[in-house]
Amino acid sequence: MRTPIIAGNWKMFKTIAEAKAFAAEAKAGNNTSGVQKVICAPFTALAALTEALAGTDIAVGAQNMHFAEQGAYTGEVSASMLKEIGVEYVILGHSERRQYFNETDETVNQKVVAALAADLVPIVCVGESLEQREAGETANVVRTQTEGAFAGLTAEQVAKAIIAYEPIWAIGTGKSSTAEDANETIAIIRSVVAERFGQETAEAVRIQYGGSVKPENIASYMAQPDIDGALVGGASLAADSYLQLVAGAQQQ
Ligand SMILES: O=C(CO)COP(=O)(O)O
Repeated sequence: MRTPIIAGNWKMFKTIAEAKAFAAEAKAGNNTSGVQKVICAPFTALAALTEALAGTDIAVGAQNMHFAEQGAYTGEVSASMLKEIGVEYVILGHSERRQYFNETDETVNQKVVAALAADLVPIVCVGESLEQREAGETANVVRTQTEGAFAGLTAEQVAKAIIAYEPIWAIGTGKSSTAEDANETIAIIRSVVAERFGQETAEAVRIQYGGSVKPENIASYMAQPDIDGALVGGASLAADSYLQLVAGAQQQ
């Protein structure tokens, strides 16, 4: 049995004060067990958030990092810097980073290697655009992205990672994928992991769905056999909504 994981991706939202207010509310209402909880916040709020959530089962994640350990990379942050302030997860290869910041399968791969070396859990995002879906390329796109992200890794390393399948057309649009369609693509991703890293790894790796997930639809995704949780943008910004998502993931 894979433990479900609900990760919030705050994107470029929340000041330190707002993050602390969320943490206080989430701590007070956090009474769900059996679900892994992660909040991925902007860099500036990470230290305050790890401090505010210390002693709880809500972990903190970043939304990006550089692959080098240190160096002349103005504006960048390394895995060990995140680790030092108590961060445990890092989102890598989100479609917004691929689209606006030139993230490629190669840089995602370098970042996955660096994250694992620093003992951070990478949440690796894959997913097709509307154009690619309509052209029937979904399976090829997620295959290439998955193979690219994990190139050169061992089965043991891959088993530690989380994959998030986020169809780009479903992100922030209110147009979520049907649970059945999401499960079908996630099953393809799992079969790619099986081909490359073996059946045992494919059965161990957690694969989330992301794209307009809300408290009202979380249960339908969690009811699918291959969906192990969700990576949630908008509906993770309010503590009560985030906790409802977590509760929805526990029901199954
Ligand atoms: O991009 C996402 C999470 O990484 C999804 O965002 P929404 O949940 O706001 O659609």
